[in-house]
Amino acid sequence: MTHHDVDLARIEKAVREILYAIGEDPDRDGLIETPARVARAMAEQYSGLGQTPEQVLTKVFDVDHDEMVLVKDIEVYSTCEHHLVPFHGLAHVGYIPNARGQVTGLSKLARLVDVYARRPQVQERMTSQIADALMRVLEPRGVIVVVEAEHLCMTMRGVRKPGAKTVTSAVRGDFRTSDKTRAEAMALILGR
Ligand SMILES: Nc1nc2c(ncn2[C@@H]2O[C@H](COP(=O)(O)OP(=O)(O)OP(=O)(O)O)[C@@H](O)[C@H]2O)c(=O)[nH]1
Ligand SMILES: [Zn+2]
Repeated sequence: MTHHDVDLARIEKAVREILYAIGEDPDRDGLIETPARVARAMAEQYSGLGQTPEQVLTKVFDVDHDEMVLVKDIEVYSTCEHHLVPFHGLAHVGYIPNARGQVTGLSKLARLVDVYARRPQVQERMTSQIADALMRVLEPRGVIVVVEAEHLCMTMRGVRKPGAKTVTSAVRGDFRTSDKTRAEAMALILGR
């Protein structure tokens, strides 16, 4: 997987500044390596910025299956772009292959989620970006993406409502036009 050019030195410098600004001593023992660690962690946390869906949705097989494929309970960690704190939860990604029966590797759906999760995000945009990318690359008859997540900016700070879940969905193609198809997918997603 390609790593985009994160400016590690610049992050280190900024983190040192932040430590000063909160009244810490960035040169004390425990913090001396922190700016470099944070830079490496951020390179990973935001690695999706350097990736495209085409890079991860590589394996496309022709199989004799033109009904729903759903991968549910994909663990997702992202970062709220307003506070740069995590939101995390589950993503469910389903699609109906086109008439040629073109499907992708199951793991690629989880990789696709990460392409958009590993960026500064809002949950709504992440959800629709995953759906639109899948529609574009796989040209399926329809896509459904449901994300349920807890936002740390709502639990550890601010309004402080631990347990509050935000649920977002994006439906395209057959899932949008057919109530029955959408209901079938939702029953599979919610049936735990
Ligand atoms: N729609 C949406 N809002 C989000 C998401 N993540 C965080 N937020 C919200 O973004 C809003 C930012 O509100 P502001 O009033 O600008 O910031 P704030 O003063 O820190 O707000 P509080 O969180 O209410 O303390 C908050 O209501 C957050 O809950 C997201 O993924 N989608
Ligand atoms: Zn936030």
